[in-house]
Amino acid sequence: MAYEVIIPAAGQGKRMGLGKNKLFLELDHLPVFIHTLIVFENDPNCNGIWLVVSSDDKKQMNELVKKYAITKVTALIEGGSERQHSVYHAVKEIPDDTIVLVHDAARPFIQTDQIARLTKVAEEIGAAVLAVPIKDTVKKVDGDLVVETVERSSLWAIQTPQAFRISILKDAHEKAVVDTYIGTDDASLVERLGQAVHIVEGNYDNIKLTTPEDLYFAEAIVAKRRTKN
Ligand SMILES: Nc1ccn([C@@H]2O[C@H](COP(=O)(O)OP(=O)(O)OP(=O)(O)O)[C@@H](O)[C@H]2O)c(=O)n1
Ligand SMILES: C[C@](O)(CO)[C@H](O)COP(=O)(O)O
Repeated sequence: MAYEVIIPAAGQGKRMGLGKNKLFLELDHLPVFIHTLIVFENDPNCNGIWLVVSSDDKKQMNELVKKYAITKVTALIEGGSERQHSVYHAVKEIPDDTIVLVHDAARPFIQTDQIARLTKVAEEIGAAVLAVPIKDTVKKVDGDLVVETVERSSLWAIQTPQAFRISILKDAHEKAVVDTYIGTDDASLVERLGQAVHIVEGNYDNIKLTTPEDLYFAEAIVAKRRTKN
């Protein structure tokens, strides 16, 4: 199933603590966000990449996109103050009658078999997200006191890509603007429409590089995949 992909890359990487965008960090001699873009560049089902960048990073990101010949980048879109705003700036540009994926640039370990399973469900149902079952016990807390232990069997850690019929995603973002609602993922906006969102089980190594500790895991994944190739 052919699709377009929005890659939000306009964050500041504050929790990584580098003083610069974490997406320029090099993993196995390539910037993090280039690893992510290469997956979609090499996927024959990907018809276009919409890269969302901050004004500060635009020149450097554009140079790197050209250096690594990411030819499917359709446009560099100006980011916003929140991830949701960045995504919406791109959503407005996507052609109708398309399946659109939204995938964090900070998740470089996505693989095409997972993308294929996800887009198939989104084509059939309208909305789908990659996710993995939670492994830790989760509790609601008030201050430093436990309020409630949440039943774990129904809890999933939601990842990206998240895949949608573009009409559904456009409606969801437009409603969020009207309601001044900010969600932490795109699926939460789609859920607010009353649209069913399907879970597609992914892999635990589809991590988001957020804090320095994530880099240890990232190096291990790179090493594991290098031995497999
Ligand atoms: N205003 C924003 C915020 C985030 N992102 C992107 O959304 C993805 C997930 O966001 P996150 O991991 O939180 O990245 P940052 O916002 O950069 O991290 P931090 O919150 O630590 O600053 C990243 O690829 C990030 O570049 C974006 O495009 N626009
Ligand atoms: C979209 C996401 O990656 C799903 O897990 C996550 O919500 C992004 O959160 P962030 O704080 O914007 O990184």
